[in-house]
Amino acid sequence: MIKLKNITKIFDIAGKKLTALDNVSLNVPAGSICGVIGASGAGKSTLIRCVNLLERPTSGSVIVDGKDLMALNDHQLIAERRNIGMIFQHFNLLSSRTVFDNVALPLELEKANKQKIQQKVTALLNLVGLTDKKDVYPANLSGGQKQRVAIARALASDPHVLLCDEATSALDPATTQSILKLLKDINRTLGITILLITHEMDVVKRICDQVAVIDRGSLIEQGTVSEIFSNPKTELAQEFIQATFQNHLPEEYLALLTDAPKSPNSSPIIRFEFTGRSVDAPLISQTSRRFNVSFNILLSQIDYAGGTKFGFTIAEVEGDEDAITQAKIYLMESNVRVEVLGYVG
Ligand SMILES: Nc1ncnc2c1ncn2[C@@H]1O[C@H](COP(=O)(O)OP(=O)(O)OP(=O)(O)O)[C@@H](O)[C@H]1O
Repeated sequence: MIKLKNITKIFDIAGKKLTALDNVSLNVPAGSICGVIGASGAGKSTLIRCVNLLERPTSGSVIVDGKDLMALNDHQLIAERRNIGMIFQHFNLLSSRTVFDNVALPLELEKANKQKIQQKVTALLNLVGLTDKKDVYPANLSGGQKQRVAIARALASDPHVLLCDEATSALDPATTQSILKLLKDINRTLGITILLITHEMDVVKRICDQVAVIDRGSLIEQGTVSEIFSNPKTELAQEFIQATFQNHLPEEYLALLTDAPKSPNSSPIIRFEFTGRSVDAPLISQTSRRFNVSFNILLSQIDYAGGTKFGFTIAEVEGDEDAITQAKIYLMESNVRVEVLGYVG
């Protein structure tokens, strides 16, 4: 549905060249949700703006719905852009228009008749849950409601593709979840292909099928959410995944840890990381029984993304030194990442 082939974008700032995108290729299949994740300045906005040619790539090709957008004249491009809806971090609503009139705008621009506008806007406001706000002005809406209006407006021209430029970055966590749920529902019920950019892996985890990681203008890793979460190859992808967890012990506790055992009674504090490749079995209790070691769990989080279970457990492991070593080897052989954080006691 969306095919970016070898996209390079070079900005010329007062004679100085800046390569914002470097030979980026991305394929987003019809009906899927693809997330591009990267740090600030990595090139995310430039990338998503290249898809509807708000930013024209310096080289490469942009194919949407089988059409090569770079080959279209201005008139054809305007027509083709109706097929590509877009929503933004700061909503971009017209403050002088009511909710109804904001959503009606694309229909007015394509000269739809009043009856069609009435029907379509009413259905869209119903879809995004804002029927009761139709006569309200944007200034009197919450951030989540504003984004719902923006989504309804983006859907007014029946696009096949929806581009989301950090669409939840200005929203609180609960509102973020409700907007992500709405986007997923739209994707499922209307079959719209969604490309979103974000700096939060949590967004990717919640709704995406595919993910691509962008770093300094290059896509350094891409695959299904399940592939990337179960086996991240780059350090950056690993960092983004780890950031979805509150994976730190309290500072007071960490301050008590020593680098080496202080006495024969010392126990290691171990972080066990489970990925999609870890054996899907009750590994901690199996290990405990098999090697006669006990796990005093201090912190644990397990989550799901793309059908893959992943997460971590931090535990104080008590038992005979050899038994603990064997337990660690057993877990590593089961594809659990094992890291000794320090010792207590
Ligand atoms: N119109 C422009 N003119 C010149 N340079 C630009 C322009 N737009 C972006 N850049 C530069 O291109 C690089 C990538 O910017 P971009 O906005 O795409 O990154 P981003 O990943 O979206 O960052 P953020 O998350 O902070 O918005 C940056 O170095 C930025 O300064």
